[in-house]
Amino acid sequence: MKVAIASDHGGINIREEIKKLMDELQIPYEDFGCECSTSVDYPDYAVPVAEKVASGEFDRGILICGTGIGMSIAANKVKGIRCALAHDTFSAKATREHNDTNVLAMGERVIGAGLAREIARIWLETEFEGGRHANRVNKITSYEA
Ligand SMILES: O=C(CO)[C@H](O)[C@H](O)[C@H](O)COP(=O)(O)O
Repeated sequence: MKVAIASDHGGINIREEIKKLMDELQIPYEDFGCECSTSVDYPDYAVPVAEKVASGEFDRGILICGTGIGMSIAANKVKGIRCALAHDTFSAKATREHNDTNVLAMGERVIGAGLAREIARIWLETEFEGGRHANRVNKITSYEA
C-alpha cells in the first residue's frame, strides 16, 4: 500500500504524527505539503492528493486541516474518491468495512495527535467487507458515472 498525505496550515502537527506512524508501520508514503505554516487553501492540497488516489498512483490518501471538513468536501469532488471525515475509531473502522473509503480526513482543531494516530492506524489496517456494502458502494460509483 502507498499513501499520499497532505495538510493545510491547520493540520501540520498531526500530519507529522501520521508520517511517524507510517514509518512505524513501514507503509510507504509521500508528503504533498503544505510546506510552511503560513495560511494556504485546503483545496490546493486535497484535490491533488485525491487525484493521485483516483488515478491509482497511490492506494490511499490522508488529509488533515483544521476541522477535516474542507479537505473532505474537496476530496469528495474527485471522481472515484470516497473520503471519510473520521474523529473516532468506531467510524474509522466502519468506514473501511462498509464504505471502502480511499481517503481519510481529520481535523487538528478537533482531536489530538494520539487519537488521530489511532484512527489512521485502524483505517489503514481495516479491510472492506464487500457483500451488501459493495452493492451500496457500486450505486455511488454508478451515480458518478
Ligand atoms: O476547511 C476547513 C474548515 O472546514 C479547515 O479547517 C481549514 O483548515 C480552516 O478553514 C482554516 O482556517 P483559517 O482561519 O484560515 O486558519
